[in-house]
Amino acid sequence: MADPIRAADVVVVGGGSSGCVVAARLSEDPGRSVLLLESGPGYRSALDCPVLDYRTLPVGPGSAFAQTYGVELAPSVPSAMVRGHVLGGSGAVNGAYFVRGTEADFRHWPASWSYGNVLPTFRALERDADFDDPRHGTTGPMPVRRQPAEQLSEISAAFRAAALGAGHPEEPDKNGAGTGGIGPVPLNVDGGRRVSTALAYLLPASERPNLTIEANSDVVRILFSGHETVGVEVESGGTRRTVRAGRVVLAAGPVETPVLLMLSGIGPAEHLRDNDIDVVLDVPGVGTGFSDHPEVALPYRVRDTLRRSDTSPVVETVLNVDDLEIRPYTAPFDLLVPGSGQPDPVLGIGLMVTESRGDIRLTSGHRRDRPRIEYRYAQSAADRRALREGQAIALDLLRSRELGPLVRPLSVEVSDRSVLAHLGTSLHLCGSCRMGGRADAGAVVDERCNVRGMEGLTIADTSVFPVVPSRGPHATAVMVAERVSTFLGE
Ligand SMILES: Cc1cc2nc3c(=O)[nH]c(=O)nc-3n(C[C@H](O)[C@H](O)[C@H](O)COP(=O)(O)OP(=O)(O)OC[C@H]3O[C@@H](n4cnc5c(N)ncnc54)[C@H](O)[C@@H]3O)c2cc1C
Repeated sequence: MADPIRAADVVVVGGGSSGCVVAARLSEDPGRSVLLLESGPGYRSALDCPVLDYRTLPVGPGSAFAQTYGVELAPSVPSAMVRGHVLGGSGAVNGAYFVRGTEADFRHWPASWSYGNVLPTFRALERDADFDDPRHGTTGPMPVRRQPAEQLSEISAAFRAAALGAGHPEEPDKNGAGTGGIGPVPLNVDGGRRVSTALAYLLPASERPNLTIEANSDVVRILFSGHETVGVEVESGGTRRTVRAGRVVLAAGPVETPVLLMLSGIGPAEHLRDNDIDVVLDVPGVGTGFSDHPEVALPYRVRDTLRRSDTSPVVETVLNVDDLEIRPYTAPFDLLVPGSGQPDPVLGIGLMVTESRGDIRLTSGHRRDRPRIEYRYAQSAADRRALREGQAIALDLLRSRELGPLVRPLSVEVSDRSVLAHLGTSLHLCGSCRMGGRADAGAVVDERCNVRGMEGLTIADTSVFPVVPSRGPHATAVMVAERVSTFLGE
């Protein structure tokens, strides 16, 4: 085996949804050497990829492709949260729901990220099989398709009929104007496989002589000389080595990116000192003020049996109403996430625009110790009201003329108590190192995603989102990675 590489022009930390895009795009220039370091397992081709089945989420107990974190969703509501830990990252183990952030979402981003400015990138990254119009692309790396109505699982078809019966509008294209309603989920599925950015971007580039991909390689520290980034320290196969780099692009995801920054001396100074870490740069925004989507489950029993289509993904049709997204999962979580211990099917009630903001903090200065993650869900009266409204809408749908004969709700309570009892998270954590202008004291990166106050350090993952979009973040993560790659190539 060749000696592991010890220097590269660019080191990309994390081969997840964003990192695979950045490594592939930056290595298009044959004069630039790129090293991608992924701490999870890898594979050399789609044939070897162990996570192709888009009908399940391979993140249950003992999964080799996920990392689990203990979290606090709300005071006295402990829970667990997972992240993908495999080439392709969370996008390799997710629900394959591939919906863009809406026009309204980008009003919360710096002006250079307005919807008008990001739309060309959304178009260029996709290969939409269903729509060919000025909003859509048909030649990009990421395949997008929707489940045809005749192939829907029985629960999805009945849910759709119930939503239409209740007067909700139809929304045939969730990547369109973002007006809301009931409609099919755009899916990054092709040929019966979940197509992560590892498959769509990275593997096709993997033969380039200037691109090196190392899996099972955990970056433990970023190295600096003063305020200049000079490389990383990486652990693989039980040994540590230093890799020198002109630029480091952090794409370790919204949990590990801020953790790695803090362990390397960039973060809230007092917190770093409390953990015996030498401060390189005091950046209060690192790990501070992240957002995600609280999700309340409404469990139900099926009166007889309901057919799940052979081609049904985890969720294939959703209802967006105001700030809520109601999801009829196509099977009980015990089937979707083997070993999850949740035998009853549920409607998921996601609050897609939320006032809750959480923090990620170290519990020690050691890489092996997991961080403390506090979400502070359902703390504002407005969020609690919205979640209760979601419960009421979902309950009405379960009791409707279309769904009522098929299912029986297991919880009929609409209350704050019931919200907390059934509280979960959509696993859409974003904004733990957010971008913003100079006037924003909580911003970590500038509009080009370079860490303020440091040379040669860029973040390209969902950490930099100013706030979680009102749709799942995966499509937006790919867009951000594409744009950051363009900035770095200029
Ligand atoms: C189970 C699950 C289901 C989801 N379903 C959906 C969905 O259907 N639709 C949707 O829009 N969103 C979904 N999401 C969210 C979405 O997948 C993520 O927001 C997105 O993939 C995040 O991309 P990222 O690049 O920020 O991070 P990730 O894709 O998580 O990538 C981070 C990568 O960095 C690696 N890494 C971490 N630390 C280090 C280190 N120190 N050294 C080297 N490598 C490191 C990790 O192993 C990982 O591969 C889901 C998430 C999960 C976990």
